[in-house]
Amino acid sequence: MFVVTTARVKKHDVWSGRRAHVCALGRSRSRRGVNGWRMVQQRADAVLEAQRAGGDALVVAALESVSYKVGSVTVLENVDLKLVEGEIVCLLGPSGSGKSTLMRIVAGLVEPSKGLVKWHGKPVSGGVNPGTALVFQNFALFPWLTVRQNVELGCEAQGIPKSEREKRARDAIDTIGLDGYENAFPKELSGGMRQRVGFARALAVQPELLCLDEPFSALDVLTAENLRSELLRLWQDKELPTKSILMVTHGIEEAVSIGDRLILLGRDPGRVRAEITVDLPHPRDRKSPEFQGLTDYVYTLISSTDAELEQDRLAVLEQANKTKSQSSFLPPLNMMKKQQNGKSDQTAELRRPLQPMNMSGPLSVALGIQALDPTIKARYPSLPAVRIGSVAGLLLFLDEDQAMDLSHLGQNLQLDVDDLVPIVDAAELLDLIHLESGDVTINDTGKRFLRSSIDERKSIVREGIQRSVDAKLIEQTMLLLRKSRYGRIPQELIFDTILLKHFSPQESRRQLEVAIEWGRFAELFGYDAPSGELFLYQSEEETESENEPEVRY
Ligand SMILES: Nc1ncnc2c1ncn2[C@@H]1O[C@H](COP(=O)(O)OP(=O)(O)OP(=O)(O)O)[C@@H](O)[C@H]1O
Repeated sequence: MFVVTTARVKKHDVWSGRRAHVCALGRSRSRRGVNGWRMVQQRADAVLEAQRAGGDALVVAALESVSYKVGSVTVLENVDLKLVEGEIVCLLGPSGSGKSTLMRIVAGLVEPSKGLVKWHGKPVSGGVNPGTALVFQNFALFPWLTVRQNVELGCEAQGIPKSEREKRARDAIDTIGLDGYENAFPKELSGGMRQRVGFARALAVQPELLCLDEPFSALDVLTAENLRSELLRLWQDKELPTKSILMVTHGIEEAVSIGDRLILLGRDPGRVRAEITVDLPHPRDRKSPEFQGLTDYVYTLISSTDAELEQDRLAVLEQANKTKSQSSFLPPLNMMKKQQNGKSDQTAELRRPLQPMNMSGPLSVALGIQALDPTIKARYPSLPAVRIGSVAGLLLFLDEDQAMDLSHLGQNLQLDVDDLVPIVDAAELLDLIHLESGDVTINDTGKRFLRSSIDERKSIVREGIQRSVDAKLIEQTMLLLRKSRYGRIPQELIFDTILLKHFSPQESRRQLEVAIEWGRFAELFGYDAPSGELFLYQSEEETESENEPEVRY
């Protein structure tokens, strides 16, 4: 895995001071000047060196592909991950990018279809990794067991003797501040207290690696903040019986406030797009320019296209080739793979032919690297899963005269990136905004949309859909409807003949819902809920042409 990022940091220069370690190239190189760039590169070198040399590797995963069933959609592809002692690593990325799957693989709950996971240098296989413990978003407590019994469960599963597990449960309950609640049942507890039980149960196992799957997202903001800061304090004071933490999160701010390393995944298929090392001192001040600069930076990264990331990666390689430090850019996990293959040429990776990347595409698609290798089937464009009303809402928050960056837009709308990105995607797909380098500008059509009546808005959306190549699903639905004898088709036809060929069942359902919502709004077709059928509006039926093109999936 390369440490690759683009460097289009705005407002605050996160490169100055001890803030972020990343390889930064591209446009910002000229802004910082060659010396500035060298400094950043040297720091990035140092970090990569430290990661490789320092700390005992707890986990090393080199995953070629992961899917849940043979022949089903690939969830993760070519993902490398290394976790060392003493670090908190956050996995960030859109829904479906495989964050939880990657965590489950590390925990031994899912086996990669092709690839290898090593725990302290030994291959993990055959079930749960006993060195890990998981904390789930939904607490996953047994309602008929008391707090103490729930906390003891993990130890029981590991066959730890009764007296020892009672002691561990007592210690964990004490550490996590649950004393006095040992005999309470989950239903007597608030959400925050229930999640404390989740934490205590994981800690009682004394895991070397604590795996947290969105542990704060089901809690209200204040409870989440409280528990988050307590966890961090325990970690810093070395009161947790754990050597490293891996956390899945949707919140950029949460990741920047906790993580030592942030790994950004893209989707379709899930893969690593970028990695950022954060060394802001704890406790991190969310209002500080450094913190906000870094948060901004991650937003910018997320809004970068694959082409931009790839360009940076190429530039990093080129620069590394010119300097003596080239070996420090070799990703340790790729080295591991090479050694396993019996190849010891450590510079081979640098000379590896690079895959051409998708040059364009909406923002969320940009989160998944898409190769244009002709042997790989082109991916079917997915519709951003948002309602048109949200797009209209976004337009209201944009300044008519100047660009707004995604970070500030997210703050204004109080949205996490995972919720903001598809809305921006949808607005771009409908040609209502202009998006460049993480900056959003409302365009003339967007301004017209805001001033229009509902009927005019519908026609603007209709035109946007008809012009966009990314609205292929709606276009194909229209073709099927026009071809059908009565201008009606069951929704299952779209589901089975188009969607399931390109998406997982869950994503297929989501895509169908979005297509129906957009098609209805734009009055392209209607939906009859009782029969589950889609139908053409009268005017469409009347204009049906004999010369329609063939439907191709
Ligand atoms: N047990 C399973 N069986 C089949 N498919 C699964 C299973 N678990 C996850 N998937 C699929 O794998 C893909 C990745 O899911 P995963 O939960 O790992 O992603 P994620 O990035 O954690 O998503 P989210 O942020 O929404 O939790 C999704 O398409 C999901 O539908």
